[in-house]
Amino acid sequence: MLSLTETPALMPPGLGEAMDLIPEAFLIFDRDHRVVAANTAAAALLSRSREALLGRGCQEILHGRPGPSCSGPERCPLEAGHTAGPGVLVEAAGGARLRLRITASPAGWTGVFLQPEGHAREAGDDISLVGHSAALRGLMDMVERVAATQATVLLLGESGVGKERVAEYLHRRSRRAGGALVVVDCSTLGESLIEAELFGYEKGAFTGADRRKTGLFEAAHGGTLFIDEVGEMPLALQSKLLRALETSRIRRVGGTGYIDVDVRVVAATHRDLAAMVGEGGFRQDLYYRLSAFPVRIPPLRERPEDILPLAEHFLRQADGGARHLPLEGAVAAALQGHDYPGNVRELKNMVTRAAILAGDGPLRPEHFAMPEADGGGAAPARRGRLDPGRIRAALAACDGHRGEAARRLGVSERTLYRYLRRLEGGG
Ligand SMILES: Nc1ncnc2c1ncn2[C@@H]1O[C@H](COP(=O)(O)OP(=O)(O)OP(=O)(O)O)[C@@H](O)[C@H]1O
Repeated sequence: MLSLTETPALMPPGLGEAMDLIPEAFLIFDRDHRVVAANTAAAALLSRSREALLGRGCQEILHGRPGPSCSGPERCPLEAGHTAGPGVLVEAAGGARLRLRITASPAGWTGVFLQPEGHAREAGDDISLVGHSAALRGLMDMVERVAATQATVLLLGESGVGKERVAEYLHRRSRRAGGALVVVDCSTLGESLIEAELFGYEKGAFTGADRRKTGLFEAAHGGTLFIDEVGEMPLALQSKLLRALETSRIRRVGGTGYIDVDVRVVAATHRDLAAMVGEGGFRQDLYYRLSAFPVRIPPLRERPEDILPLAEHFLRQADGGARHLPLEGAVAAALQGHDYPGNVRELKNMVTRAAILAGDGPLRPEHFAMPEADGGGAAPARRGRLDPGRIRAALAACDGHRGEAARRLGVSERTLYRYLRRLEGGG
């Protein structure tokens, strides 16, 4: 045990707030492994107030056991001082799995970065942005910078370019990473449903509202709300969204009081919002508010250097696909010869399908040919953009089954649904 004289001096007041400059969850422990400072991200991650963390021992905070500091048989990771590489995995209070990166300082303080591990992510996927084109590197740099702020971000890009993926990347690199990432897609919900989903409702607000429902804004409290296809949001709701963004307060449908929400909004669209403003289809004030920080995600055809790294990444994800790596020769050429109207999603579908077709044999260029494009020919045909003719042909080829038609077209079912809505609306 250390004597009082060996305990480092008290941390200066306000240090916890200053630590908010660090976007990751960060704690400082003293020699007795008690918390002397915590930033807001750490408090959010550990679901306690900053004050409630101060003075608590590592035993309680990092190892999920009652008691002041480590006395058990295991060596405390804080003893080890510096960690290299991926850090140490611990099971903290409430069963949360946390990855710790530890930086010891000579004065006796130990700094610990905390990262949540293993929730709400795709299996085996680390939500990195795969690719090494200059365009993608520039994009990642921009996202890293904006992630550290609270700014509303607008992601612009064609269908399947990775808007949702970038939103998740941004969330995970923000100080909200410990909170939820809540996704809402305006293109698949009708007007009344979007409102009920986003803002929730009180019991009796409308016929069928037989109980109170919490909205997605509330569900994203302390985290990020990703509003996909914000251009499809009806005008009446746009003003409600603007109000929520400006006041950080929402009102449930049928409710009288306001509820404070601490939510960062990331919106996305494949539409030209400025043109929509000109045509009266999108509110100008909301457009300005959302486009405070626009980020364009270039289509895959503008960054062909990313095709092979992405294809290899998807092969690694595909069952047994990794044995086809590295991609070279005719297979690599076939992949690079496509124009990918469905962008990264199309590439992913194509590669996953090819790995299945190859079975136990080697991967060949013809495995990348989609059935409706070439009827089984030797090389993948270059395909055009999604147009009504191609969509109708694909739907006809699979008896109107939308999921199957979307797969054939190399787009998501959501995207196909959107195109159909536009076609039906004559737009
Ligand atoms: N850079 C990337 N690295 C790894 N995977 C990616 C990358 N970009 C996209 N993906 C993957 O490609 C698929 C399509 O991406 P995503 O759903 O994010 O696109 P989107 O632009 O949101 O599409 P939509 O407009 O249809 O909503 C997803 O499975 C996603 O994980």
